[in-house]
Amino acid sequence: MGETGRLIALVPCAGTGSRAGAVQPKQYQSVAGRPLVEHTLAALAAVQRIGRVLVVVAPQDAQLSATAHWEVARCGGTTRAESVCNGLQHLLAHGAHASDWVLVHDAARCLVTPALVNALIDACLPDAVGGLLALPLPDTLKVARAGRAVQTLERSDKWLAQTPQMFRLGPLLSALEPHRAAGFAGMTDEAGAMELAGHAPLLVPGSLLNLKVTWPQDFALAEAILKGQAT
Ligand SMILES: Nc1ccn([C@@H]2O[C@H](COP(=O)(O)OP(=O)(O)OP(=O)(O)O)[C@@H](O)[C@H]2O)c(=O)n1
Ligand SMILES: C[C@](O)(CO)[C@H](O)COP(=O)(O)O
Repeated sequence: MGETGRLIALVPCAGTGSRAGAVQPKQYQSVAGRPLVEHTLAALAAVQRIGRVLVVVAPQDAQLSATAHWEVARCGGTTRAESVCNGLQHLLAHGAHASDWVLVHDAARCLVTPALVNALIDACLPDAVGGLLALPLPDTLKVARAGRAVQTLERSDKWLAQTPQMFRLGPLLSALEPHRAAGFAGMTDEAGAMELAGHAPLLVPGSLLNLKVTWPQDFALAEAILKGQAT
């Protein structure tokens, strides 16, 4: 792809899944017959334009090994942003270029489809900045105090961020790295770092089904959707 930059997927997979209440990190919990992260990686592997997949796991994590379809880097950090930033550094040190496009995708979003990833790529490749899958808010948005609604917010300009989030490696690393000293406080996604660096990422419509397994009940939901997709 030369000047236009290659496409690389970076999968942060070093979380503990504290909200999911499972006995092991949620990305390794069995869902529809295989570890959750393997569904994620199978979807990314089916996107022909992605030439390389790097999974970032925790330093002591021996649960995931490299295959012909993905590499593993044991450089996960204490926050998602640190894991991503370390993964970007790893890529730069191992053959990637600053001009390459990186699609950062949560291991925990195992319901992503090749069609969604391709839609993001199609929208972002011609763009100077890059962007993310996201959804307009389907519900009324409340401000809460002590368990009571105290205000209803205008929601027409609010979107729910999903992943993948697609940016060029160099600008993304430059946007994230300055936040390392502060422990990446408030850096919950790549687009947020790009916004603070003065960019306006493209919002590309995602899907309600591209949920992030976060809470205990999400495992059953993900399993039902995966089984539905298989039929
Ligand atoms: N230090 C971390 C924290 C999170 N992640 C990854 O980032 C993705 C999204 O994060 P989240 O859903 O918050 O995962 P956890 O941090 O594992 O969950 P929790 O916040 O409930 O502990 C997951 O694939 C997770 O493995 C990571 O690579 N490194
Ligand atoms: C990146 C993300 O998936 C966008 O919605 C999300 O922010 C990551 O999860 P967290 O719970 O905010 O860590």
